[in-house]
Amino acid sequence: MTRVPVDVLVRRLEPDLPLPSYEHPGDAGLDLLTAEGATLAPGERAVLRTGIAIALPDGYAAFVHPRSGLAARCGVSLGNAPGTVDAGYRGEIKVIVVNLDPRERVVFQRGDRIAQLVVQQVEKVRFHEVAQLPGSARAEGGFGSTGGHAGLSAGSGAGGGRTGGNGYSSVVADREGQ
Ligand SMILES: O=c1ccn([C@H]2C[C@H](O)[C@@H](COP(=O)(O)OP(=O)(O)OP(=O)(O)O)O2)c(=O)[nH]1
Repeated sequence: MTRVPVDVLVRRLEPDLPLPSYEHPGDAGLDLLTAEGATLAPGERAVLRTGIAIALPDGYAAFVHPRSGLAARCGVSLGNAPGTVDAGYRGEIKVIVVNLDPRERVVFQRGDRIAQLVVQQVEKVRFHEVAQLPGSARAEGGFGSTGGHAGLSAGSGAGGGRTGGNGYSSVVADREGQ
């Protein structure tokens, strides 16, 4: 069954760049282009403008996903994958690209396809606080509880806590709005 596309208002902030489009029928994501060039050293990240702003209908959100080819060939991912574009956001969509390759730099030119935008319906929830949740087969078994790999050893899995890197300081900064 062919579904009717959802109408989305779009502003083109860079008139010479084409609008994002689906490469093939059946693709889930519209390719996003960068409006600016950038060179990323190994481990470096950048926030790149896409030259578009959209107004999604209420009840929808758009998710900025990495492109698999860029990830496989160049080690390019997104710092916040997937990025969430709220229905109420009217600013320019930006992409937080990160070069995860340990050795090679990555060069982006204006107009390159750097990510893909997946538009989805999203539900709003209303919380009902309870003392006990209904039972389930998984119960409280968190990630790794069905057996996994050696890396999921005691102290680094479902119990939470630090799993490395600089997580602590950056979370404090976010809490303080920095
Ligand atoms: O990859 C992304 C992710 C987000 N946004 C825009 C749209 C989104 O509606 C807004 C806020 O994003 P988010 O809520 O993820 O960021 P936050 O750091 O939680 O911001 P805030 O405190 O403003 O909610 O930034 C982008 O342009 N690209």
